[in-house]
Amino acid sequence: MARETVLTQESASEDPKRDAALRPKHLREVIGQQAAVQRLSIAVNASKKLREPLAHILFDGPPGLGKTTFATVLPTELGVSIQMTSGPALSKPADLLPFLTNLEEGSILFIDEIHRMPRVVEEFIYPAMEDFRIDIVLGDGMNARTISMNLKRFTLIGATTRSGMLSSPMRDRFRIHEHLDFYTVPELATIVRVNAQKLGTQISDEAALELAQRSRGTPRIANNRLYWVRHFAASESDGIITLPIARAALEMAEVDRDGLDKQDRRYLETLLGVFGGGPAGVEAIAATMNLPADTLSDEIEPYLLREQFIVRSPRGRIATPRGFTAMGHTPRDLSSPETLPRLF
Ligand SMILES: Nc1ncnc2c1ncn2[C@@H]1O[C@H](COP(=O)(O)OP(=O)(O)OP(=O)(O)O)[C@@H](O)[C@H]1O
Repeated sequence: MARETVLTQESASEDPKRDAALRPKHLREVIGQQAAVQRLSIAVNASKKLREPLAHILFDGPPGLGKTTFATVLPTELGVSIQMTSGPALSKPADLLPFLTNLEEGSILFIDEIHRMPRVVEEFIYPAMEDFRIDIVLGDGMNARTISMNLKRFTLIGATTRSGMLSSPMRDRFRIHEHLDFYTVPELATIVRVNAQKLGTQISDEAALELAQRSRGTPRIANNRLYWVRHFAASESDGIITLPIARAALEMAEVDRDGLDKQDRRYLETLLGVFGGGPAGVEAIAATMNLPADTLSDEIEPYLLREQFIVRSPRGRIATPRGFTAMGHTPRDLSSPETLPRLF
């Protein structure tokens, strides 16, 4: 994943090859996200029966929830090839040309972080998405002329952590939008068990559940925790992941009972310790933590918001009573007439 922002340790893929090894290969192997799986199965069947390319698809959601997984499963289902690139790698229209000219009939072009593609590239891709055609300008000034080139019919799959940053003409050109949300604990426990089996490691059901509870609702984090606990079990015991082994390994990795990791706790400590629990703007929190604001809003905050450790207000982020107690602080008295006007 070519990101320029600093990724939090656990949401970043530590090893892309490792991610690929654990990735489901078929839609039926995808765990959770069942509504999306059903809709995509219908789109795949229709595409096969009608002999039409799959409609362009946009996946959005926080990192590590399976956007790349879905993008790589679909070509397998359709029996077509896939080319992969990312928004930051496409700085000018010419960067897209090799991908567009290599397309095969019905094949897939996957653009990760599509919101980071410059507007000029976006505009270049519109006719490709609509009419399978691109307009290339040759020469400049008085001598400039445009030639049109037909392309093979293809499917564009875009992935973004920030669908709000896509221009609406771009968003509207995707006929299927799938928003991926955090996974439930039982879904993550199944992912942990399936992946432990793929790695040839024995894990008890209770240990799989413990890992799931401490994985911030995110399969990629569950995988990272599984790798760590597996190494811990091999080094400190007989290689079998039992509940005590899982707990000891997670304690050592400083992952707490709520699944919060070092970076989450640093965020909450900053909000509580420096800003008195808020409200504080994301830019101010980011500057204090010495991290890009994008990292906070894309990777740290979605889980803290969903689990109600923090809330967003028009004046900035505010720690909830749960956020205060998770960090060992006494919650503020929200009914106090002095606190309320300060908060909202
Ligand atoms: N629905 C799922 N079922 C089973 N495993 C999954 C699922 N979603 C993700 N995973 C596991 O999590 C790993 C990370 O997922 P993936 O790389 O697809 O996330 P992503 O949303 O594309 O992240 P990013 O946006 O950071 O690239 C995969 O290698 C796979 O092992």
